[in-house]
Amino acid sequence: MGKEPGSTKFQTDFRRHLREQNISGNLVHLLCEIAEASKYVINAVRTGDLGVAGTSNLYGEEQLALDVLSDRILRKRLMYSGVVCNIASEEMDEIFQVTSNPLGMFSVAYDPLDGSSLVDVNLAVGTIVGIYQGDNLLQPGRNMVGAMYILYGPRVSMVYSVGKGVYEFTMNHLMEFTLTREKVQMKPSGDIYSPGGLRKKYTPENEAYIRYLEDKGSKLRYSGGFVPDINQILMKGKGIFMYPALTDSPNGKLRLLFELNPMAYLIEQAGGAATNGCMPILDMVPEGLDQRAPIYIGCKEDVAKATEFLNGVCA
Ligand SMILES: O=P(O)(O)OC[C@H]1O[C@](O)(COP(=O)(O)O)[C@@H](O)[C@@H]1O
Ligand SMILES: [Mg+2]
Ligand SMILES: [Mg+2]
Repeated sequence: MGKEPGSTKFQTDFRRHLREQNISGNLVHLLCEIAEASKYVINAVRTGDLGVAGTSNLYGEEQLALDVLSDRILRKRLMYSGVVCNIASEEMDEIFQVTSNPLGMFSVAYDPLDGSSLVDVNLAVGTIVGIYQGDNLLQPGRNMVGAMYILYGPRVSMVYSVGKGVYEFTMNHLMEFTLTREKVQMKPSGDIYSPGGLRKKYTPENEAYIRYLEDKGSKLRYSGGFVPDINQILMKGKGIFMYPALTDSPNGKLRLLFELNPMAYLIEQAGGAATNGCMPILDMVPEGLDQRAPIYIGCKEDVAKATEFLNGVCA
């Protein structure tokens, strides 16, 4: 698919594709609501205020006006979707309860604008979303019923899975998402590496692993945006992204609920793997909304090799 210019498989739109997946009407509705919200987020990214908001999030990080606006766009859409009971966001201090009755409802954890500090230099950013059945957001990511990200790059693309493979949709000139790739699959190993964090703060184990990747001829591909960096690895089907423990932050930087779990779900669905060095990311039991973890994510063999180098030394 996508090899010949202009071929888009009869413009299959997102809603029609979802209806054909034999999933609940509520989940179809929720996924479409998130896709709709992303149209307002991309509009904010393209034309919105680039300044700070004057507030900070639960990690003590300064929020940009775009972080706050994107968060509000997503939250409002989810609140009025009629199918969401609990909402957690990288930009909110606590869980936002829409209704106390979880029957037939979903809970959603999201990072509304990942990589927001890259907007002022015009690099790609994204939205990351994890979806759970019922009201419990503090459960292993493996229990998610779906995950997706939207990538705001030169084109806007959306990648999702509900446990039936990974699909990519691309926004067309009418702002509709049409199917561009189906059943995306990762190769067993690859030659791209995307290493997050300051290298001088790497532990000897991580330093040795990076040297191994360089020696085997892997190419450095790191943009500083989790969504475009993962998207490259997933769509090319090869490589590894890592944000390891650093000497002054044993849990790395990235957040389990808002960033790691949805990406781990998508990569596993495509035949790849994601670990914190000791266990699959998706099996971690979150202790709090703000939990961080080291991550090695991508091709199965490359992730297994990272685990070998770490040899049980992990957070
Ligand atoms: O600059 P570093 O330390 O490599 O960190 C980059 C990582 O941090 C992030 O920007 C964190 O996300 P936020 O922008 O949502 O805080 C990721 O997108 C990216 O992978
Ligand atoms: Mg983020
Ligand atoms: Mg963010």
